[in-house]
Amino acid sequence: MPQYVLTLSCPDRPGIVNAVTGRLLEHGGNILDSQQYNDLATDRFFLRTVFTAASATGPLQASFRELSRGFGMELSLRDRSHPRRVMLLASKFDHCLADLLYRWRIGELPMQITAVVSNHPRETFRHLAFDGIDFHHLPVTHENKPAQEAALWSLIEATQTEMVVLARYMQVLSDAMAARLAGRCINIHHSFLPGFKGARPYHQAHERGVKLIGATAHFVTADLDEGPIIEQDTQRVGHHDTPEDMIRIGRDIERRVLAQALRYWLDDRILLNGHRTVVFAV
Ligand SMILES: Nc1nc2c(c(=O)[nH]1)N[C@@H](CN(C=O)c1ccc(C(=O)N[C@@H](CCC(=O)O)C(=O)O)cc1)CN2
Repeated sequence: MPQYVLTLSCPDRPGIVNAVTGRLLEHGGNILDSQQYNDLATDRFFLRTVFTAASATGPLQASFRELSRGFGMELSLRDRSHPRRVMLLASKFDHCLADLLYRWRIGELPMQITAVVSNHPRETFRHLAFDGIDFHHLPVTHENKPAQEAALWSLIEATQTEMVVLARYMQVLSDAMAARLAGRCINIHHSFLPGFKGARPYHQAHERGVKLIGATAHFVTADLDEGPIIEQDTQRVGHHDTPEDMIRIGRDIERRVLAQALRYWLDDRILLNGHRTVVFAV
């Protein structure tokens, strides 16, 4: 039986779950998993429900469309057998790109990779197998940035990419590009935000003498390193750790944090809650 995932958020009120489950029952749906959260601070309700049904198109889809209008919902209904279309962007450091490609190759990340894009040439990634995935070299200079971003946007559109992953892509996206990619661009920042924003967080961390370093996966917004946080992790460091040691320790944290964030998104487990996220973890 096909599986579907329903996610929604709306102003909180009594009867939301009843309205959803009643419609599922009416259309032969069977709930496999369901998680909900009520944000008392924003008075907003969040729900993720996985169910089986003969079909979720036609009457059931129409029923949820009518429900979302009545309750003022942001609602998504998706067939879980349809892999999401994801583009991977990287600059010089390839550890996150290599990790995502490996996890995809072994089936851990069920997605269709639409392209790998870099501002560095293919030679930079000569150690990586792209298994027939298109590679696009889009170099960036201060002068050509608008044209480079226009080429990137055309590629995103042409490949019907749903999610852009900045896997250590070290170029700041313009406000216009960040706006176009709102809610569909995830970045891995190599610090435990909000600490040490910017391009050289490990050197900043070393200079500050921290005892923990970390990494943060977040949705990209126009405000650098300020987007809604999806996943974070840390690891202890000591006085003897140099910036180079921190960069080495950080690579592992970045890899696992970015992969986890992408896995959550691929499984419809992330809902935006203003400048924050609700993550229905496993
Ligand atoms: N609009 C946004 N774009 C990007 C974000 C973001 O949050 N919003 N995150 C960055 C990634 N990043 C940190 O995680 C980061 C990347 C680059 C820089 C930076 O200062 N870059 C310099 C150039 C550096 C170089 O060429 O090596 C610049 O763009 O002038 C800071 C933070 C990705 N984009």
